[in-house]
Amino acid sequence: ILRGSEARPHLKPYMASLQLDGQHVCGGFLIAEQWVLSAAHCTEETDGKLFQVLLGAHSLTEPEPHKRLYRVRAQFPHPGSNIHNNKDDLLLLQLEEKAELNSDVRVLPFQREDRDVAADTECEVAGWGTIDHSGRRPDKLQQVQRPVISRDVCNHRTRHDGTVTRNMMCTDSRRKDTCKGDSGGPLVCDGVAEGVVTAGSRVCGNYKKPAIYTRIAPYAAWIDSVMASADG
Ligand SMILES: O=C(O)c1[nH]c2ccc(F)cc2c1NC(=O)[C@H]1C[C@@H]1c1ccccc1
Repeated sequence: ILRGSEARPHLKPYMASLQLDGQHVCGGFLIAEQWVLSAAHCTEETDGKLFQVLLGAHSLTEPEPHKRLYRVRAQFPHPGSNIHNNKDDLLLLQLEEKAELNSDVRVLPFQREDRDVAADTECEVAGWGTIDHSGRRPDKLQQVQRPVISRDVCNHRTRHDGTVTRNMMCTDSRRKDTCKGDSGGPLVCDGVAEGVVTAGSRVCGNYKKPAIYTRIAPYAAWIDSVMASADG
């Protein structure tokens, strides 16, 4: 998160850190007791290794009362996701067991109604991604508020030039922005997860390249079917 601020500890109890060998790779969030939603691109350089999921954390390194690392039973990248574009950039992770819910670990509801969030709506995004242009990595969860911009503005020739589909949405990236390592985290508007930070490589903090999120509502049926099929 560029030019954001430290989040109030444990006030975003749905936040997850997807880790490999103890290193944060991407964000994610708890959508059900045994399920985390993130971005498919985050699995690109993991050569088949499964993530571990850190829940209940504010600091990535310090001991905290409800911080716990969960093993992942299975990962389900959306079948339409690919390395060439941001399409269907969603990843479902089934934890090896149900997360223990408490004051620091809680499920975040996601939007099921497929209707665009109005432009200028202020939404919030949080993560342990890079905090400056030298790529510094925070230890504590950061957050930032960003206004939604219309798909038409986001698709302007000088911005993303028509690549933003109906299944995506954008926020203004002038100065304050998401960045590498924030991908997979939720864009929260009025307490509901509306989008997932896309994980395709992108410049951060440049107003010419707004942040792109995968809208969740168009994928509600896919999410429900994967959770139903795998839960048995
Ligand atoms: O965050 C992303 O957009 C993104 N997209 C990817 C695609 C492949 C892939 F193998 C990884 C990623 C990845 N994450 C990262 O590189 C994470 C490792 C870097 C990082 C940044 C800040 C703080 C901690 C760690």
